[in-house]
Amino acid sequence: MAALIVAATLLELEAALGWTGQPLPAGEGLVVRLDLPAIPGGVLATATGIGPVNAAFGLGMALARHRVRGVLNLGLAGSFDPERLPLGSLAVAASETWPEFGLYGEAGLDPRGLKLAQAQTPDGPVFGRIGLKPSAAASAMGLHLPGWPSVHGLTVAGVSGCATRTQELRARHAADVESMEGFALALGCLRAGLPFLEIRSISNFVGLRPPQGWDMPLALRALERAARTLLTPAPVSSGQEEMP
Ligand SMILES: O=C(O)c1cccc(C(=O)CC[C@H]2O[C@@H](n3cnc4c(=O)[nH]cnc43)[C@H](O)[C@@H]2O)c1
Repeated sequence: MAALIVAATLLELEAALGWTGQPLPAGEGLVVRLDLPAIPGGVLATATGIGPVNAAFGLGMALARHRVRGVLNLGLAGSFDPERLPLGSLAVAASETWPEFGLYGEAGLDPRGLKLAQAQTPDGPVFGRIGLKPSAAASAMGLHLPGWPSVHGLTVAGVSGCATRTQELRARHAADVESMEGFALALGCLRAGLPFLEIRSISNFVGLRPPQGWDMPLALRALERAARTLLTPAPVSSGQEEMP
């Protein structure tokens, strides 16, 4: 079975996978198969369109039509932490949060206020936050995951465009990066029982408007670097290093 690579946009998918020289989807929602010698079963690739609704729909459609062994999400993100996560750096999501789930009261949002969970899992119910297992997911898909920084991802439908919103989200959720699809894909994979790995390339600092604090070309080049690394077999140790 193939690993499914999901990006929000065709731009991100082409930046990540153009180097393979293989045909990529001609439009959002289309799924193509790439034969990559290093990845047993090859990979499927699709672009869902931006935002959590498109991401959930696109993933659902792809999973309804194809059996896959896991999902790799490659995309851009904003950084809440310019020192640790500068423009063009890569990050691995260790958790995903959706800050809109729950009941809004005078004290703000209570994720458990509805007393209804988004999903039931062997680890318990989900209330707007999902813990991820990046190393296990990479192994399950035969991907080479190096030591990129581990981050807490926040998924929004409305991009943070001012300092007030940015500071509020950062303080409330201790997030490191902001994207528009991560949580939707993580929840979809959780419900489908599939390993999920999310790699984000930093295109901007959260809260700043382009062009200030943005470098899309740099981030798209980093996305290619991420894909090349992930889809290259891990170096095999000769064992000689351990000889006395
Ligand atoms: O604000 C703009 O004018 C603007 C111009 C170009 C692109 C955008 C995006 O929001 C790209 C959204 C796309 O990339 C991810 N992304 C990148 N940075 C962020 C962010 O700071 N907050 C949320 N999402 C971000 C996102 O996953 C989308 O797929 C905006």
